Amino acid sequence: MTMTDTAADRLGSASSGNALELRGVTKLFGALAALTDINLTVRPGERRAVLGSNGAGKTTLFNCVTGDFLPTNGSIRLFGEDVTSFPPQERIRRGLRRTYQISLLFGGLSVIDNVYLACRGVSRGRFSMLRPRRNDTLMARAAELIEAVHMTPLKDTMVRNLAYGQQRQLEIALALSGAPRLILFDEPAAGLSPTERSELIAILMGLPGHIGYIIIEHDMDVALRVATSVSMMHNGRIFKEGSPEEIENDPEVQELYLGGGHG
Ligand SMILES: Nc1ncnc2c1ncn2[C@@H]1O[C@H](COP(=O)(O)OP(=O)(O)OP(=O)(O)O)[C@@H](O)[C@H]1O
Repeated sequence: MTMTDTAADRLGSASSGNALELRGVTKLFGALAALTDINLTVRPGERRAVLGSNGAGKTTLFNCVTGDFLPTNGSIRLFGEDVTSFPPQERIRRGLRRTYQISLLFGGLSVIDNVYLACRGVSRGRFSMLRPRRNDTLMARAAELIEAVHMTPLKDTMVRNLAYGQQRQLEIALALSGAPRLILFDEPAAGLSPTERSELIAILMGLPGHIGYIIIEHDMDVALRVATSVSMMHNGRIFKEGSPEEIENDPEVQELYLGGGHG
């Protein structure tokens, strides 16, 4: 591809105004096709659930979007820019965030210190173990993010003393640090109690409208409440897209997923 082609390509995609565009994304692990010809478009501020049974390819899809995996084929555009070969850090700089199923929190630090460090790391693009002088703007931002995940009364609590569900809420605050425009949530409701799930739904629904997200979630009640659109995956392919209502009432989805004993 020539420089001119690339520039024209980027311009064309930018004018489409999408947060994320996957075109023909395939990911092979040896002979195994974890993803086959995935086409996915997410608009700015859109809230998309990606559902599917175990091994459907959901996590691999996230890993390709974040840059942890390079797709075998296909292209990925983030906010109009072709990021297919960009490393994860370059995608983070463009407003992409991700939460993991495993905790990345510092147990020996308070809630506010964890969020402060995340804000500081994103603002500098690197992380220093030296204790810097506190930056008041970043501290104020950290306090805002703690409020956004309903944890202000716990801001001085040591993370190791938080309940599991509270730690998951805090991970959302970390994902909100910097200026995210698209967040990938990896099973945020896993292991939560019914009360914690209700709290999670309220937090996700209360996020600022310009922040879009994609949520992988086995809990259909959570996924269909917090999403405005749904992609159904099976065997590495997206086989259906629709509104939460359309997906919930779709006979093929019910057969394959809802009634199939998966999840
Ligand atoms: N690093 C890897 N090396 C080899 N195979 C992999 C790798 N990662 C995933 N796979 C395979 O790719 C397929 C899709 O896996 P993936 O983890 O993306 O599914 P999933 O939908 O996220 O499943 P789950 O709901 O169980 O997390 C599976 O067959 C899995 O074994």
